[in-house]
Amino acid sequence: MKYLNQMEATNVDVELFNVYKFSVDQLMELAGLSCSHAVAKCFDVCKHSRVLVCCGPGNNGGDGLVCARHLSLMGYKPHIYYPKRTPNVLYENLMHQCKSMNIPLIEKCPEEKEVANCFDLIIDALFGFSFKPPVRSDFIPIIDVLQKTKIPIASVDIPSGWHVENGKSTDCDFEPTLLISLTAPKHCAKFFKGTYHYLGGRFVPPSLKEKYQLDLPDYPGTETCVKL
Ligand SMILES: NC(=O)C1=CN([C@@H]2O[C@H](COP(=O)(O)OP(=O)(O)OC[C@H]3O[C@@H](n4cnc5c(N)ncnc54)[C@H](O)[C@@H]3O)[C@@H](O)[C@H]2O)[C@H](O)CC1
Ligand SMILES: [K+]
Repeated sequence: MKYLNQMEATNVDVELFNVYKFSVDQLMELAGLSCSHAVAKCFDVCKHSRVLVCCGPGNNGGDGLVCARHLSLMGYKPHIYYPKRTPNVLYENLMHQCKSMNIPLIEKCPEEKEVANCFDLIIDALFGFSFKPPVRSDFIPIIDVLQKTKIPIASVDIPSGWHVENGKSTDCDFEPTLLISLTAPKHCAKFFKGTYHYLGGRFVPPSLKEKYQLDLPDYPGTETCVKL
């Protein structure tokens, strides 16, 4: 299977926007929807209804907001932790939609104990393929929770804090139970040892797939994600 490095992931992204004329909203909706579907396949709503969705300042965080909304529509009870909000109409609208659906927002970084008592699953949408280590101070408390928690984690695109190409580091070596690679897996996914690896983001035009030789499995039928 083809794995992308950070530069290739960025180039594919830029090409989707500039050459194929997709808007961020379009791709983010499909990316976040596919994440919610992969989560629902791996974590039964009856056993994992209480979900903490951790969102970062970039598009990975946006995928998390979309995922939270779809999880709510599917009967899960998401809460959002979104410590650093980028002032941008796209994210403001996504937050407005979540608020309108009565999805609670957690203002303070929850303690690991509180997470264990109040949640059954964490969605990690803090950083994606643009992450540059080391984790900056604002995000250390939540990364610490991911490092210590015993409840399952579902990571969107990249396990946050992992190097996009080299994977785990001494600062950040948590293992998500589910990894949803978007568009194509990045190099760090080779080091993933969790239970479920899915591919999502079913929006890649065949000509782009060919250009980057994205040798990826076909999505079955109408599915938005596929197990790798
Ligand atoms: N083509 C696709 O597959 C699509 C993927 N999507 C998602 O978008 C992310 C990539 O989004 P991007 O906005 O480029 O960046 P990130 O979300 O990864 O993060 C940037 C954000 O994080 C800050 N940051 C970077 N390094 C650090 C650090 N060490 N400490 C703290 N903060 C850091 C940076 O300043 C930015 O604010 C991709 O992974 C997918 O999830 C799209 O949704 C659809 C198209
Ligand atoms: K992530």
